[in-house]
Amino acid sequence: MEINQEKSLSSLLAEVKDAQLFGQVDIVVNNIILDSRKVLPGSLFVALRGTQTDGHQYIGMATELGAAAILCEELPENRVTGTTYIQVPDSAEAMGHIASAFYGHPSKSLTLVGVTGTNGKTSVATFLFQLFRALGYRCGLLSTVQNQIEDKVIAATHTTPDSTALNELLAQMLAKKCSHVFMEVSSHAVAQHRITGLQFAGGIFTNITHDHLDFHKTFDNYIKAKKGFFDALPKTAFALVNVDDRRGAVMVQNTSAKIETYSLQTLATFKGKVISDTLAGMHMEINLQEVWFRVIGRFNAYNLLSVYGAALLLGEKADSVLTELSNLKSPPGRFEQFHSDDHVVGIVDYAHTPDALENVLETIAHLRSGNEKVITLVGCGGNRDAEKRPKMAEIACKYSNQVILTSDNPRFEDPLDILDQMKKGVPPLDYKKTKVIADRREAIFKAGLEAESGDIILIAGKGHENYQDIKGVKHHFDDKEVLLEVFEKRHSN
Ligand SMILES: CC(=O)N[C@H]1[C@@H](OP(=O)(O)OP(=O)(O)OC[C@H]2O[C@@H](n3ccc(=O)[nH]c3=O)[C@H](O)[C@@H]2O)O[C@H](CO)[C@@H](O)[C@@H]1O[C@H](C)C(=O)N[C@@H](C)C(=O)N[C@H](CCC(=O)O)C(=O)O
Ligand SMILES: Nc1ncnc2c1ncn2[C@@H]1O[C@H](COP(=O)(O)OP(=O)(O)OP(=O)(O)O)[C@@H](O)[C@H]1O
Ligand SMILES: N[C@H](CCC[C@H](N)C(=O)O)C(=O)O
Ligand SMILES: [Mg+2]
Repeated sequence: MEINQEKSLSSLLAEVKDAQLFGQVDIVVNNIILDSRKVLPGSLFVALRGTQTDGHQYIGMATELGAAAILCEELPENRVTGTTYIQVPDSAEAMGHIASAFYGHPSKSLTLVGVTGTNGKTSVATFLFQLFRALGYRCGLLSTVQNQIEDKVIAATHTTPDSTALNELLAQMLAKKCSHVFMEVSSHAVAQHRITGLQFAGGIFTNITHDHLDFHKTFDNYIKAKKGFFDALPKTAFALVNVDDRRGAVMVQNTSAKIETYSLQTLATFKGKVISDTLAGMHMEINLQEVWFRVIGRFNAYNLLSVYGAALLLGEKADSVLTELSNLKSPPGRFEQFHSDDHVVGIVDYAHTPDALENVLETIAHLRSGNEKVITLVGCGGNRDAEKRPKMAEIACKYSNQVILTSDNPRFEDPLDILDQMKKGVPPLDYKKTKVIADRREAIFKAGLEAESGDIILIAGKGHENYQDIKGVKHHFDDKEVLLEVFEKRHSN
């Protein structure tokens, strides 16, 4: 179905506040474009102030390429006759409303649930997607790993796409008769108004710890960004928060939504308890009902509990929800286990924050017998929050018998600089057990060949990613592939 169509400009501006128009309003636009280089005749070009450059600089290019209208915060000195200029206080915010109107407000016809928090968004959104499909609904998913409309997979470029791409995807989901959509809401998305104009049926808060300070600058700003999602929820929605996180209460301080809670530690609407957790599965009690899950790890107990809570808040029955939930598997690259023929365990996990790494290593510490070695391989991304680098190395050392610091998407930084910053977190007593091997393939080979039967190798940070981002080029690289290759080599040796 062709969703992209012409829309009258005036119909798109209905929900945009404080817009001043210069030029004809009685025109049509045929798409919404943020990048001047992609403008086509009839486009509405949105000038956004970015982190690298200012879209206002490219208004001239957009009009030359035939833009019918320009949405901007500041009018250009030379306006072109025949082009309509819409001046607004915040282009990104206005674009949210315009994109939603352009695609016919798809979120209003869907049950849309957003998940925010530092860790667990992909896991919770994916579990909800799988659960509701198993319960018989047609569903859509927007996640870091991939977007999905029922079985159809659409590659994801961001955790949360920009408002135009997002509304286009929602419109496609609606056209494919989806009733429920589960999506991740990143802090960047809230700060940049990627979700403005959407109507949510519910919001879930997982947790908040150190991340993305490169973008938000302070932890307070980071908290405010996440809170912004709950502040904007309507009173028809639910706001489901993890009250074991000390920022849980703050998140919903100013929301109009119906506040509901989940916890493993205190009284809450949805109360869980981990009875046992092994490599084979997790035994939990949820609101006094006992249940076995295939998914393991205490951090996943939180994820499953929030999914259970959201499903009940959406009107599902406890028994059928627990039955279907118990069958679910973790998304790719989330505590994904591999076993060599001689019983070395390899775990590929997307832990790329100090908190996630600590959770995963605590889970391993809890599951291990104590006689085997835990070998942790970890790196930190380039052009991202540098504060987490020494912290992640320190956590790796605290829980492991051997540590290999390696590269993870160096982007435009020198991998050796990143590794030097990580090394600062290694306590002197742990120097001996820590190696630095910048080449990630070599690092996985080293760990995989030196491990002995029973040992556990954690390969952290890249999870499902199938590339190594070096100077803007994504080279194919897949932790699982390399791990399986080395396991095969052990077998043939
Ligand atoms: C830091 C950040 O969020 N960046 C996003 C942002 O880019 P930017 O602010 O740097 O844009 P810019 O390069 O300064 O350009 C400003 C404007 O001028 C326009 N421009 C630029 C050049 C030109 O010739 N013509 C033109 O019109 C650009 O299209 C843009 O609209 O807006 C772009 C368009 O929407 C995004 O693609 C880009 O995501 C980049 C690729 C990115 O890496 N984002 C990451 C940090 C991100 O968003 N991550 C979150 C969270 C991840 C998680 O924790 O799960 C996510 O949701 O994915
Ligand atoms: N509820 C949780 N609490 C803490 N850590 C978690 C939780 N769930 C998952 N993790 C850890 O965090 C990693 C990332 O999980 P997931 O992909 O679900 O998070 P995310 O919030 O989507 O991350 P991103 O910000 O990259 O989108 C997992 O591989 C696991 O190590
Ligand atoms: N959504 C996160 C993912 C980080 C994954 C890690 N492999 C890295 O590249 O730092 C980000 O873009 O910051
Ligand atoms: Mg994610």
